[in-house]
Amino acid sequence: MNKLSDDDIEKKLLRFPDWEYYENALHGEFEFENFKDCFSAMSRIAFECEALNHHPNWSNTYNVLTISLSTHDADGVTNKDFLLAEAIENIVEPDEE
Ligand SMILES: C[C@H](O)[C@H](O)[C@H]1CNC2=NC(N)=NC(=O)C2=N1
Repeated sequence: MNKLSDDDIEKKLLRFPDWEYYENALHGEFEFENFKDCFSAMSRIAFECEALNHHPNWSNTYNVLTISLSTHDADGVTNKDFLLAEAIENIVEPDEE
């Protein structure tokens, strides 16, 4: 999978307002009601990761989930990262488009 250019990434990010691009990766931070809701979302995301064979760098502090997406093989952001970002959006923000 080819690394996307900065311009392509910024264009694609217009559809992903919860995400920012810096340090060669997409970054998102999501807050939930409590730890249980946060960890439940993480479990669901984990299944999507396995299905896509693509995995985030992430951390969790109580009700906050912090995620970075990049493609190690390409040393940058690829379409796979956007596919996973979309899957994550569908889990954490199911009512938004
Ligand atoms: C062997 C396996 O296909 C690779 O290690 C996959 C797994 N998950 C991955 N996840 C991410 N984020 N980047 C990768 O390059 C990557 N590569």
